[in-house]
Amino acid sequence: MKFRILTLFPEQFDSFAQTSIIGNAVRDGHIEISCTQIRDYSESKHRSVDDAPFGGGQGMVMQVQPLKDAMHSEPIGENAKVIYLSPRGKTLTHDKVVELSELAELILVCGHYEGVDQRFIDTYVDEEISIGDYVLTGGELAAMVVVDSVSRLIPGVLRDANASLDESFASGLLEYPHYTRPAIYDEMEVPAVLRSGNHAEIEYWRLVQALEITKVRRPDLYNAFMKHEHDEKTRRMLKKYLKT
Ligand SMILES: NC(=O)c1ccc(NC2CCCC2)nc1
Repeated sequence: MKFRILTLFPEQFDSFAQTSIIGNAVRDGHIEISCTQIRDYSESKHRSVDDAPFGGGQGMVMQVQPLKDAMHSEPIGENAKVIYLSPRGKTLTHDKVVELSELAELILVCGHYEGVDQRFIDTYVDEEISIGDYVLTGGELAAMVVVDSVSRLIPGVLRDANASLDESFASGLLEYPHYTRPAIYDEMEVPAVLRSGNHAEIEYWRLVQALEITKVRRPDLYNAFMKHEHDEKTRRMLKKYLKT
């Protein structure tokens, strides 16, 4: 997967692209992250990329020309999708992340100021995506969220492949609680079942915890999960759970 980031602040991605899981994925060649500095493609003096909004109002708008030329500074792959990060976009979900992870190339356009000229969006952007209902100073943090969540689904990026399946959302439920050593800390003891070695009981305990947490915090996910088909083992555990 190749991520191309169009941004005014490429330096913001330096440590992100070198650190931890993402850094290893880049080093191992599972993903590529290349930033294009939009300002390098400004044709105006003082390398400006924005101008006042037609119709008046406060703030500035990013102009089409620098964005267009930054976009064409590298060939746009066949199986590439151009995404503009903005609060107006459809909110990112696990299903969308799965869909994006199957592409060969993602071009992520990071806006600043009040946004970008609509003619750029109409001509080049395939999809507007939001990471949540709040406003950020620029699209860069949202772009990193897309890169991080999509990269985790690229084969080879996570050591233990089904780790990403156990995670929240992949199973359709919020995650069960996690514990590690020591078994007792500040008089707080790890639930005994987790140290019993009884894998069936442990699996059941984890499912119940996930169901309970999801029922309280995300009843929408809980109801959807209860409507879905499940494998025989899960069905059996659900039957037992619903009897309690
Ligand atoms: N919720 C989001 O995903 C999001 C994305 C971009 C942004 N701000 C950018 C967009 C245009 C100018 C700054 N704010 C919020």
